[in-house]
Amino acid sequence: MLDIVSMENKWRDYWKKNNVFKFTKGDKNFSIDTPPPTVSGKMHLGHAYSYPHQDFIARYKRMKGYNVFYPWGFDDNGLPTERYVEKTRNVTIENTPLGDYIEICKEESKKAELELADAWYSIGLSASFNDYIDTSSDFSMKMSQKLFLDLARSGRAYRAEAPYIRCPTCKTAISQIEMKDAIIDTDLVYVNFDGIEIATTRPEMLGACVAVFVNPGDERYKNIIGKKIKVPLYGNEVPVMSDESIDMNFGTGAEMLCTFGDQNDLELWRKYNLDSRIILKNDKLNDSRYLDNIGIKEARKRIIEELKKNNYIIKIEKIKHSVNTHERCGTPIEIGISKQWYIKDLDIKKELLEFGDKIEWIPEYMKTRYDNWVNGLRWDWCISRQRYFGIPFPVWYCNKCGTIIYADEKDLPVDPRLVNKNIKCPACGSDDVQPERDVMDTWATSSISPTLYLTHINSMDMYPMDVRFQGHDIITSWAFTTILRSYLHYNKIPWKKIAISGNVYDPFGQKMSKSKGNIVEPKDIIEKYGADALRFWGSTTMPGENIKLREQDLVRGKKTVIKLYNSLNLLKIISGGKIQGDINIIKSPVNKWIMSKYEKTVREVTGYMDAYEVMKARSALDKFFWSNYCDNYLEIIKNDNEEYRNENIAVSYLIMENVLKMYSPIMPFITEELYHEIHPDSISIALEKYPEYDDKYLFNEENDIDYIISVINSIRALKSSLKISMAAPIDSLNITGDSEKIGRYGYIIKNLMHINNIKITSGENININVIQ
Ligand SMILES: Nc1ncnc2c1ncn2[C@@H]1O[C@H](COP(=O)(O)OP(=O)(O)OP(=O)(O)O)[C@@H](O)[C@H]1O
Repeated sequence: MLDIVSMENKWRDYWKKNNVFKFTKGDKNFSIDTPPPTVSGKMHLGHAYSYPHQDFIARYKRMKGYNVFYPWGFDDNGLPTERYVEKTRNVTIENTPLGDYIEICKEESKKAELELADAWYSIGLSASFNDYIDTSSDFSMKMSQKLFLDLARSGRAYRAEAPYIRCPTCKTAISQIEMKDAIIDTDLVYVNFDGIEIATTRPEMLGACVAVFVNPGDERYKNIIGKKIKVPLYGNEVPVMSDESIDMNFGTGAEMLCTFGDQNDLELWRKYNLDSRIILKNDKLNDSRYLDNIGIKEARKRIIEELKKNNYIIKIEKIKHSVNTHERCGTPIEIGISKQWYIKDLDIKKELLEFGDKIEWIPEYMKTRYDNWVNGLRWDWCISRQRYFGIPFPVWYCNKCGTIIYADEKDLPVDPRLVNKNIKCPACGSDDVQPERDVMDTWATSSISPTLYLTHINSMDMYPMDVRFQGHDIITSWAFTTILRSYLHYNKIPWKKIAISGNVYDPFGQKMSKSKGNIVEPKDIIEKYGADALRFWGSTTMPGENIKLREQDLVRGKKTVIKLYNSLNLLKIISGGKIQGDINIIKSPVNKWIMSKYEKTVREVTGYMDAYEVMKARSALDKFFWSNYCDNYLEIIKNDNEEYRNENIAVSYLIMENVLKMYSPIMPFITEELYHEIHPDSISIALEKYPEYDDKYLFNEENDIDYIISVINSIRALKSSLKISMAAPIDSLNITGDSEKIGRYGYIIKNLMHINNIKITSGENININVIQ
């Protein structure tokens, strides 16, 4: 009996011990830009589904003779890791000195990485786990800071005091990349604005109102455009202006513009160069009148009370409203003004779209998401975060003359927050300097993953990499920022192809995600069905398709494992454990038939694997293996004429080992086990050569035997309708059909179906009946 769990454990240990998947650079390399998972929780079924997609191709390419560079990494700097560490170690920046806080984050993420690496390795990935990189290491910090300095020197990275997107919960700037639309329940407050009714969801921002906007086509307000009206409570006068973007059907069709109530306010403010009245800073409102440094909710309550008291409120409606939120915590974002670091990208949309066109997208339709994103960019990329565990900016500011002081490249990596000695302003010579306290957005480092991976092995000559694998959930973040950085630093695409996986959803239709906590860990499934079966499930969708866990796929996967095991055992019985014979000249029609089918399967499977269509490759292989090879071929040779014995053994083993090879990228454990039974001296099936299509083995007999198989299937149907076993003998059978073929190959039918006599009648259709 096959003990799947111990068998898989054995090969996990073996691969690791023998460093089977070590990359050695050669003439024919293939490189993969692996997604470094964030260190923010446990590995889950989403990963167990999408990471095998890379591994299928890595293993396939290795067998096709490539030196496969399949690196491993962890993204362990930034907000997700901070949150994870704060929870696990019960620390906060408020109760821990910065240096200690960073050390604790490093210590805890290292510990988590070792566990995560084990979890990822358990699904049989052939990546370089022994030598992984992490984005908070000195190496990554040095590279990230160096590339930042390059951008700063060329003016691509700049610091500016400007409106920025802020998450009030995470208390940091975020970028457009991290925003998500959400529908929230809120109050729509109708206010009497100097005789005009205005509806707003942000009454607390009244003190920041600098204009009222209407649609130029709105007859109701035609006469007041260009006039000034008084803001209730505050009494200041603001202009009434018009813009096509105003939705006549929302509220009363007249809107107040505040600096800044939302992104539309910001855009109109920019477009018409309006005044600013900033009352919201770092999530507190202060208007020196009604609001004294208080939070948003409280401020809203207070202003509504004041408006009510002064009879300005007409009505309040409960509505569902679409807002921008921070994707990580779901909090509606705010727009403030402060100094942040940006990477300028709004001016190069055309170039970024062209770069997208140069990359092959699998599936192709996923490119639309990238194109839409680039077309819809409205902000330069804000890369500073008011957080702590991240790559620090290698920057100080001179307190005397305001010069930005950049670190010397030879001093990288550097954390200016912790090292402040011997820094002098190059402009005025003052040593009165202060460090930049912000850290970089985590995408600012993961976006240079091809550089990190290739520099790590000293092989930037392999740039661009061959392929990036990732989920569609991060096209607008990871894929976009990587293409952007690659354009800015090298004017090259980062990879030739990008292969996009779908997402695994929880039963409530939400993407499974570490930080959301709605996860199922793969370990119980591996215990019950095996990692091969789990990977099989990963091969049941087309590229980019979303999926839920389907138990029937795990069952099918496990059945395939057992079927492979049983077939080899049957072969051992048929051959008496001795592999003999050769396939140079094939005589048996059945062997000619199976060889033709086999060659066509090799051609089909290879074509699909080359196109990254693993699901179609596996289906073609399943069909050949289950139906042609097991149900028919092995059954026929079990009872075949003695004269073909050696040839049968040679052909059946040849096909068996090549079937194992073709299954091995998908199910590496069982195929390794069985291949070693046939070839105990092999280091690994993963390092063997993938079968090559050879038209020498295509024979005309294929069609004849196909016909005989149809006759056999009709006899099987008859036996089952008579409720007799397939092995039960039948004395005499009348077969109507192609008498020439049935006559020539009748011995196959008789042997396989245990029939003593066959009477043949000519006829167009196959018809079977027992002669009593
Ligand atoms: N539910 C999922 N289904 C399929 N792939 C996923 C899923 N979640 C993450 N991935 C993929 O795994 C890779 C690493 O993702 P990551 O570590 O960010 O996972 P995550 O669970 O989304 O984490 P977090 O919640 O911290 O964002 C990415 O390529 C991502 O697309």
